[in-house]
Amino acid sequence: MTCQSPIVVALDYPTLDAALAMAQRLDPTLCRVKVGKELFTTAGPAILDGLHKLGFDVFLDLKFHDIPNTVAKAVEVAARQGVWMVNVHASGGRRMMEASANALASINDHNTLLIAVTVLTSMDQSDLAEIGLDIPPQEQVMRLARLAHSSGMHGVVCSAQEATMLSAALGKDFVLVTPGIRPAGSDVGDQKRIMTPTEAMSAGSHYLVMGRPITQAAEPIAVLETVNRELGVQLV
Ligand SMILES: O=c1ccn([C@@H]2O[C@H](COP(=O)(O)O)[C@@H](O)[C@H]2O)c(=O)[nH]1
Repeated sequence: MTCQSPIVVALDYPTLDAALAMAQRLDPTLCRVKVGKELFTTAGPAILDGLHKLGFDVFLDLKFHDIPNTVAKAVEVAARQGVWMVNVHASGGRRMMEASANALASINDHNTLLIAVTVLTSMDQSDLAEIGLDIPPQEQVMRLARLAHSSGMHGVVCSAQEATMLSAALGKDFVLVTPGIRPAGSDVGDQKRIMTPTEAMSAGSHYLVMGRPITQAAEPIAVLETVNRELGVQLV
């Protein structure tokens, strides 16, 4: 059954067993899941098989950034493993993104979404200034999102704070995946550009990435149900 919820739970765990134990406490009709660098480095492709067997759509969040050939091959291998979504860094440039999009298009029957990271949600203007970009994050996000759009990406990773601006400029079908989601009152941690789930959806986000507010809760499924209910998602 297709998941109706926009929530993607970040399974940031140090072992395959810990990640699968959390996944078993969730429900594939109430969320998708995300495998990032920590989990994939420890568990490898076996974690993708395990999560697929449990019925989850999987976002492989490895944020590829390398020369065009290397990234295109990595994207192709990810798609062949049946992931629902995979990503690259938009700052890798047009040729890298176009090569990735072409690699994906060359696979028969693929329907993997290919998106590009703009500016990490953990960064604000002072962080950008330190890497030589003394401009507001929104300006850099817009520049990279336009580049991603014209390079054949299905969408971008950005903060929900930029969602309204991006859907006005690039259209409502351009997929906006937004981490840095924090229900009111929850711990912000290392995130800088945040929004609540309801604000993010109103701003035009398509998918909300939530890690610690769900995985570190005493009852992760209760948080998931509450947020879905607040967003008006039909609970089966
Ligand atoms: O700009 C970005 C890109 C990716 N992430 C990832 O999303 C989750 C967020 O987890 P929380 O615990 O909800 O902060 C995490 O896996 C990041 O690697 C991001 O936060 N920002």
